Amino acid sequence: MAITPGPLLQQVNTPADLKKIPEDKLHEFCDELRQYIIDVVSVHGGHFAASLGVVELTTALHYVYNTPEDLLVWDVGHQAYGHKIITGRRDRFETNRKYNGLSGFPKISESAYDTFGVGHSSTSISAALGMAIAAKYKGENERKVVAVIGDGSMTAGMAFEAMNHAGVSNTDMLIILNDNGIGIDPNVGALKEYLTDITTSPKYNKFKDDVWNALNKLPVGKSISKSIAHKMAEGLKGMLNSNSNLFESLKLRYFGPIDGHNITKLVDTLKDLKQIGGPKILHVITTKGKGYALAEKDQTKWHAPGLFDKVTGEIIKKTFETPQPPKYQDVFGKTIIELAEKNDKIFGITPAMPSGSSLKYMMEQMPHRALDVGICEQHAVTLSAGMATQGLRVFCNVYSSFMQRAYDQAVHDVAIQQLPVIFCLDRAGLVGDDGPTHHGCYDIAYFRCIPNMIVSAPMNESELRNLMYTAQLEKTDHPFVIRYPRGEGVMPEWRTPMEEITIGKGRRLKEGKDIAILSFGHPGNFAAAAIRTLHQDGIMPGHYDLRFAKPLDEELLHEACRKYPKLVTVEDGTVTGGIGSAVLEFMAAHGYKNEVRILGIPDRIVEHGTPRELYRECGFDAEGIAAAVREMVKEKVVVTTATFNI
Ligand SMILES: Cc1ncc(C[n+]2csc(CCOP(=O)(O)OP(=O)(O)O)c2C)c(N)n1
Ligand SMILES: CC(=O)[C@@H](O)[C@H](O)COP(=O)(O)O
Ligand SMILES: [Mg+2]
Repeated sequence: MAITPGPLLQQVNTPADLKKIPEDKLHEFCDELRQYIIDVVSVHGGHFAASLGVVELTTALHYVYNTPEDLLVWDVGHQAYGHKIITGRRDRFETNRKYNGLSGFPKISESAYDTFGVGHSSTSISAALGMAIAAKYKGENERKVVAVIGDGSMTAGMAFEAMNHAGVSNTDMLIILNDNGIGIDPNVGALKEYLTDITTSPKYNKFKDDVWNALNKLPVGKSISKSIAHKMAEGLKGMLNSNSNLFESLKLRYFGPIDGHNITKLVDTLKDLKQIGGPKILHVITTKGKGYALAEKDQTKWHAPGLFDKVTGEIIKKTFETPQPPKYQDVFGKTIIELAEKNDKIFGITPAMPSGSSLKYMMEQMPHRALDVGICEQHAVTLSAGMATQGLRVFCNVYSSFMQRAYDQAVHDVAIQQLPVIFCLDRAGLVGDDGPTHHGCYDIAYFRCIPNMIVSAPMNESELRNLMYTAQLEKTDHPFVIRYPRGEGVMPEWRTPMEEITIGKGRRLKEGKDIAILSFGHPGNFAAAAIRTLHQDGIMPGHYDLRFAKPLDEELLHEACRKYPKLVTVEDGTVTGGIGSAVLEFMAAHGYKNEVRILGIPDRIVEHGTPRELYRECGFDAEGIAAAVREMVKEKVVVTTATFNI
């Protein structure tokens, strides 16, 4: 049964409807919007606390600005649920992040109100500035452009590159800094401290109060005139010593900080700022999780809590009678500690994902040897490279899709100098409901082509541990990539003794006849499940776990090519440039003419859904692999009732 919104929200399908609500009723509207987000996310899942924190800001923006003619750009977009609900998507909001449903992030193809597709952080200022420059060029003088960026996302180099440009751009744009004092995990770094300082400093607060007192002296109900606004802006500038304010130093007019949950103040402020030209920044203070007490208290847990009972706050977890396999990231998080206890050169680095990557365990236990450096993947990689020059063994753990940001650093700062940085690429493959911005599809292809790199993928927990063990050995003198997917592996008893793996050596898992499956990483388990079913139909594929995309196990490939006329490769990366391509390159180099089918992520954007739905769509789940094998051996398809147990 569809979730019923409150009476005011029921009347609002578009920002035009919102504008019909009297200003003194907006706080009621905000309460209803917040409640609706709680109601829907508790039963359908998704990002939670961030959207609750910007309910008032979202409402005020659509109330004051003329969207979609005025352009609103959200950073990351995990906080844009209120925006989606207000902009014509309430009736589909219960499909959020589901297969064929709404995207969990703003997406140009989904709505005219989504001016820019997001998911990765810190792009909003650049994109908004691009739009503002285009508007100016086209003479669209009435068009306003607003970027909304969080304090965590503001720490990335990209945001600073954009502000550096915006400050001298002479464009009319507003940056809203949504400062809730946290990212997914507690924010780190000097910017965080700076923002705390300017928020709590008596000097700033006096300044702020003076400004608002001045505003309040204006005749009630009248918006300020351009000349007053201009004077005020000049006044504000004068009151601030520009050198003492980071943003003013970058030539952005700085306003705030203001209370981001006071809808009246937000509306008034935005109305005023609309009249002030030039590049400017409004510092808004909000509480992540606002309005849901548990989320306010434990903001990391409630960033994206999964399904929960909205009354008790109990997070709903599946229960099992038998021990379940751990998540790969937990195996990483616990294994790095085990290794670091024996090797004092080991360090762990994460760019802003200590909980997601499970490096948090090491950060708690060995705080001087495990660092969160904030949202700055490029810095994380070059920092690791610098540490490696001094003999440290750094496990730089970056989600596969976020590593795309640091490609040049991986090439220029690590590979060319042959520094033995260990890249643990978490969330490799299809991540599921975060969708295309977060799928880790490309890393096999983009790392495989770099000289000096070792590129590996474990098929299970024990393999992950062995690869981590091998990577940190003194004699391993190359950059070493270990990629593994989001979620559980396959081994409930995962704490196996660690042993060295010979670099570039795969494994023969099963002898067969006529056809062999060559898998890379976790999808090897799908292949194993397919083989179990195929056996019931009398088809006996061989199975190799390649383990390394670089260097390839040529001995093993010679064996497979000689023994099996037909080969199927399986990977959870792009078929273009991935391990299947590597096998074809090997075959071409050695004159093999085997029939080959490459299964993996096709050469198109794969949307969101559960991993299982997406594996199926891409044709490399167990059924897909079995079907491909059957087709290749030209057996009549025998439909079995076997279930695939992976
Ligand atoms: C390039 C990149 N790195 C990491 C992430 C993961 N991530 C998503 S939201 C987030 C925290 C963002 O903090 P902030 O901008 O303050 O937003 P808040 O959640 O507090 O609203 C992080 C680290 C990402 N989306 N993109
Ligand atoms: C918005 C964002 O980038 C993160 O919140 C991301 O969704 C986290 O993904 P995991 O749940 O896989 O850690
Ligand atoms: Mg934040």
